[in-house]
Amino acid sequence: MVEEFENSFTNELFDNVLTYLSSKCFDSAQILKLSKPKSSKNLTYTMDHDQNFEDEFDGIKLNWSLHVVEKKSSNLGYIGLSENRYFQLTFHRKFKDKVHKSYIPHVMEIAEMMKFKSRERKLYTNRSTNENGRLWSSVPFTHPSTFDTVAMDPDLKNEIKSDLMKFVTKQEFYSRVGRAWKRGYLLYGPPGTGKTTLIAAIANFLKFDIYDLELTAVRSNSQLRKLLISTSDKSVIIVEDIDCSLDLSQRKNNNKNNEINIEMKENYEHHQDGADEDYKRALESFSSKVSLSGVLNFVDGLWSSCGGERLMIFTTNHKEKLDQALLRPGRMDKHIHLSYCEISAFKILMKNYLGIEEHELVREVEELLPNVEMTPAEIGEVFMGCEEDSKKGMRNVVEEMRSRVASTKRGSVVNCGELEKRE
Ligand SMILES: Nc1ncnc2c1ncn2[C@@H]1O[C@H](COP(=O)(O)OP(=O)(O)OP(=O)(O)O)[C@@H](O)[C@H]1O
Repeated sequence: MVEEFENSFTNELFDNVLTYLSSKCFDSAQILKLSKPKSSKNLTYTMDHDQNFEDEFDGIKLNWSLHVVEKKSSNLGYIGLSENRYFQLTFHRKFKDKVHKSYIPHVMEIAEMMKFKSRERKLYTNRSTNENGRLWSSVPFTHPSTFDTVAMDPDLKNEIKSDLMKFVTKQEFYSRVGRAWKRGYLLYGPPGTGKTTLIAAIANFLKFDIYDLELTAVRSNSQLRKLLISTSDKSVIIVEDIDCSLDLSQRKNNNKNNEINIEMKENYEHHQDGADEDYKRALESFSSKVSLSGVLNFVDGLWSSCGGERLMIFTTNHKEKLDQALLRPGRMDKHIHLSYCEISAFKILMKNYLGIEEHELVREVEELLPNVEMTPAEIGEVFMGCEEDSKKGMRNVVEEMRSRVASTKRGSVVNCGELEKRE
């Protein structure tokens, strides 16, 4: 005895079933046709008319089939033929309730998840002024960084991955304990240690869009709030170099800052050629009307809880410059220190750039690394161009490290000499 479930599928539901079945192709021996419609860049799955597709859910055997019926239609007196496509789902009658209440929602959930994962992701910015009045403009996000390519301590990497997984799968927990479904990370460490690279890997891991917030381009706290509420769910909002973007070391702009502001503005008259970009940026930060309290509210105020899951990531080279209020849990829940290269990170770079996992010089590298402050960016630069010649890559990196150690030693001798002279 079977129950047949036919539905006048809307296009979206029809697509969802097809997407779901295509996901099943991977773990069953069944095949759907892969085709590329003229109008689309993407490959899509299609099913042949009257083809069957077996599925199993919680011990229930189900059968999907696609049917096409031709219908006569008349339009302005002309009679034509149109196609009506529908899926038929066949299963044992006794499972009717379970299929309707659990299986169909399961199919839709899997399909939505697959569509979410395969969509083109976006990198948004508020930097460029937008003629359409939009707060964010975007480009496709295609950064290739993944957790496999980021050179960092494997334990820290796993800790971050499991923290992210807990975050995205615990919506119910967040609502039970009365917390907004968001999480804040602070990435800190010297330039070139992989803060931006890690952000890209996180966004790729979660399949989230990125909103790159440039605070110096925000005119007021209320504009900051507007920017926040126009971000979408499942996104990473990043503020890079937070210490350079605003004067966040003090809660209130005191008189001293105002004096500096005026003085900088006066000096700026002499820098109008734009040659001194750093100076211009610093001035913009003083002129920005976004206050620390605006940023604190942005991260953990009532408005920050609107919508679905959001990850906020701030980066800085100088954690010590940041106000404690910004660093507290609830705002920055996890502080991640990225530092100079250690041997585990070095081995990842060696594998990624040179394609090797072991080398006779690794032992020497291990001895040299604690005595040189080399960032993953610098090591990557030495390895560049040596993909075809791993020996050369290793020789170059060891030479570079040796010369740094030697110059550090020379430096300390000179300093001692200077001290002696002064005495
Ligand atoms: N941990 C790392 N793993 C892999 N590549 C890295 C890492 N750190 C740096 N790199 C390489 O160095 C370049 C610069 O790194 P990145 O921009 O991520 O550093 P950063 O810490 O954000 O620097 P800054 O503080 O100046 O913004 C990257 O393009 C990447 O190729």
